[in-house]
Amino acid sequence: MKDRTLIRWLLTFAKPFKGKMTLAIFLGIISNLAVVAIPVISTLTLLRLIAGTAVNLSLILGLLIACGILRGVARYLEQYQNHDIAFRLLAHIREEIFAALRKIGPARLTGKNSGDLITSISTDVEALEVFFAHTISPVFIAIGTMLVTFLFLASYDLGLAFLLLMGQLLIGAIIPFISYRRNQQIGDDYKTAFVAVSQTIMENANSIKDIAQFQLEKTRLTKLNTDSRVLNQQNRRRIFQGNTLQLFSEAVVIGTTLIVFYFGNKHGLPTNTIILSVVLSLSSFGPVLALGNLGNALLTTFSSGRRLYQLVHEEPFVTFDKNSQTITEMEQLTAEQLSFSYPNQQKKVLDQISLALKKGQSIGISGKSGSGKSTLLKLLMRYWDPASGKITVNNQELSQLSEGALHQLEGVMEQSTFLFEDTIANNISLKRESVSQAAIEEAAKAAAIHDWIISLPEGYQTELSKLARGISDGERQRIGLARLLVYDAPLILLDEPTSNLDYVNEQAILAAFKERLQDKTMILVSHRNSTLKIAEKRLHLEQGKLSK
Ligand SMILES: Nc1ncnc2c1ncn2[C@@H]1O[C@H](COP(=O)(O)OP(=O)(O)OP(=O)(O)O)[C@@H](O)[C@H]1O
Repeated sequence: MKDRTLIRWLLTFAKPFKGKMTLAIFLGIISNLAVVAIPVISTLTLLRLIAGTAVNLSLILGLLIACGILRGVARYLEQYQNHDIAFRLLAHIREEIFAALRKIGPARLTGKNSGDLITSISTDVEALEVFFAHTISPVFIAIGTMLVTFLFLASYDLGLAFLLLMGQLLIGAIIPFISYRRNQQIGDDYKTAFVAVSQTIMENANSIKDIAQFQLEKTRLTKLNTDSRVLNQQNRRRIFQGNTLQLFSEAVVIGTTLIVFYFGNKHGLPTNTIILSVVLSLSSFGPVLALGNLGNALLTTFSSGRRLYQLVHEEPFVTFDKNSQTITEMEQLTAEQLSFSYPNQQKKVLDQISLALKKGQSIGISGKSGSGKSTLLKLLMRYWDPASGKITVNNQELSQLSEGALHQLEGVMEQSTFLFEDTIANNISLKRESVSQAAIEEAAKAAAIHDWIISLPEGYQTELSKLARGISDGERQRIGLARLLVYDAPLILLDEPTSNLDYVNEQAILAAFKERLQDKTMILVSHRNSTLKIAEKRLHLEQGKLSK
């Protein structure tokens, strides 16, 4: 991916802040000129004193103090503006990332590793701060400052002014550009190593029980050490590269000053002009040195930017119609001749499958592990679209429904239930205000979890994160079932809803389901015969085909 494309994309975020940025640039130029003005005014005064010209020292002192104050205030305001812009932009970009994650959908997200995603959402976004706070306006600030110092020195001698400008361009543009081009890989390698460490830490944290059970401490520690060592090496390369660049830039400052001095002498310019240009040369490189260091900082920033760009521009497997009507009543669900293979795979997971369900009917699907039961449900949820065939609801194709309409139509429970760091009540109601406490409790009773909830000191208001003894898989599953009952969608899709429950709880829940979900249309996938019994019709999935 071209850097130009990336920069253009990043700049689109900054567009609404044009006004604030212009102000920051103006303040930055003022602040830099104030810094340059102090030695220049002092030198001019000294030269006048040496020449025996009368000087109003109080005025000069006042001017110098004013420059100092101006520098401080302007610099503070410039930094404030730039960081204010940068952090607002980062917040906005985070929203964009979450919107993109929603858009690319669960099908693509399941193919990503969590370390990668966490890095994108956290450190990659933060790395863009360098671009927004330390790149855009500093470039213009440096140009503005260079222009004024050039014009000022040109009023004494054009040749010297050009020499100074050359040195500034070398440090501010040419060296960082070459360094960035030559070392672009360093940024990407560093990011890859960073993601690997994040991934290992996440895996270690998530598998802590397995690590203890299978005595994997040594292996996992070795992996973490190896990944960390690679990260350290990459970081060292990055820092070494940055230091080399800085050293080189500072050598150019001294070199430019010496050349200015030599050129002035060689051309027999007035001593005052030579002294002034040497002072100007030593004092005016601040803003370009800041740009010079960017060459290094941007290595990781652009690497992060590229990763975010790719994430945001990833094509979802399915796109939703934006303006469809919601379906509140499910009259009929049909699947006709559905065939499906996962992307880049030959194997047909589903091969010309058809089924039809009328309102209130239910189908239970059995089949060996890996036979494609969950895949069928995922097609009904539109994680993917079938390669051929179609799914219709009330004679309308599923692909014509908006995402919102689809989610309102379907109440889904997959094999594992995600619980939020919130109260049990909110985990059941998902904070929808229309759900009353009575409805929450009724659903919890039906899901055979009410008694457990009220046994807790704070009952339904118990924060899940505060449960010292954790929560069992069965309890988690029953909270998920209560959530599903409260959601009250017309079409229910259940993927192994009782897999973590003992026989007693399974039977209690199934009885409640039979009663509560009488008027619902339901597709249920399970290995358990006892669970499949609640469905009116049974089908078996094998080698991609559905049979009775
Ligand atoms: N995202 C994916 N990409 C590629 N292949 C996949 C993906 N998800 C599932 N598969 C494969 O598709 C096949 C069907 O998987 P599916 O999860 O639908 O089976 P299942 O019948 O629900 O299994 P189980 O009863 O174990 O949950 C399996 O061979 C599985 O490895």
